[in-house]
Amino acid sequence: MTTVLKLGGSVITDKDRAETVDGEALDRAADAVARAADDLVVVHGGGSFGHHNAERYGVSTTAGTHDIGGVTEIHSAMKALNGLVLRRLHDRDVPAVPVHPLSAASRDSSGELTLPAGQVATLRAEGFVPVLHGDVVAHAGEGVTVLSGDEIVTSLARSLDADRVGLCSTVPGVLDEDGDVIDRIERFEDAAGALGGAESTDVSGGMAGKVRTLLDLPTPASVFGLDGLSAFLDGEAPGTTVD
Ligand SMILES: Nc1ncnc2c1ncn2[C@@H]1O[C@H](COP(=O)(O)OP(=O)(O)OP(=O)(O)O)[C@@H](O)[C@H]1O
Ligand SMILES: C=C(C)CCOP(=O)(O)O
Repeated sequence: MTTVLKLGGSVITDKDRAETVDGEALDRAADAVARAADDLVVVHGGGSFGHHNAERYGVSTTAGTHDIGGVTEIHSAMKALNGLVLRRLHDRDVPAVPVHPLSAASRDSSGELTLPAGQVATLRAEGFVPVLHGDVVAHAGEGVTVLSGDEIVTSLARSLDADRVGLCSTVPGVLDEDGDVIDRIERFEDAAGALGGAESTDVSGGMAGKVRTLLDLPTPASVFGLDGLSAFLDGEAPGTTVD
């Protein structure tokens, strides 16, 4: 049983303070991962790491940079957060191994991502827990662009033929217009009202982007908050199921 779990950057970091983890949240997430029975591949986002560096250099998922200072700064920030995540997992005897997407992934000139996953699959098969992170990646004609944790999750879910996909975010699920958790989303229209409408162009981030890309996956995915993480790792479907 392979599970791909994303720990949202906004969950594990303090979004109001640059390059600061939310220690309590990260401890709770690490505790839950340490108790998980399934084979796990973990991906984390940036939160207060990486995003402001990317903004400073004008780098997004589509607009790139050739500035070596920018490449280094964004990648280093994400590696720093990855190191802090690894440390909390190692403290709990989770055999977590870092996998840095910049060293392996690329986009072609149309933006299509290639993320080799042989090393991830082999590490997992050998009993390790690979831990990937949002990063910058080589992008034909652009230099490097941002690769979000969400894109990594959807790419790995396909290439590893994952059985389960979970996104742990700051919200208990995808919320409807009254702020209640939507149990199940089978079409974008099921949540369009609360996500800004079907014509929304936000495909790279935020909840609308997540729902759109999760709907394209062959595997059902769960979106839940930190309170739902243990239940998800126990095989339940907390929060919203996007199917
Ligand atoms: N209808 C909605 N239901 C739930 N959340 C929504 C909705 N519309 C917008 N959001 C926002 O989407 C956010 C989650 O997206 P975000 O990209 O911050 O997630 P993340 O994966 O936790 O973090 P990161 O992208 O930094 O890794 C929520 O905090 C919420 O503010
Ligand atoms: C380098 C960056 C900014 C990656 C961010 O990953 P995300 O938080 O999952 O969007």
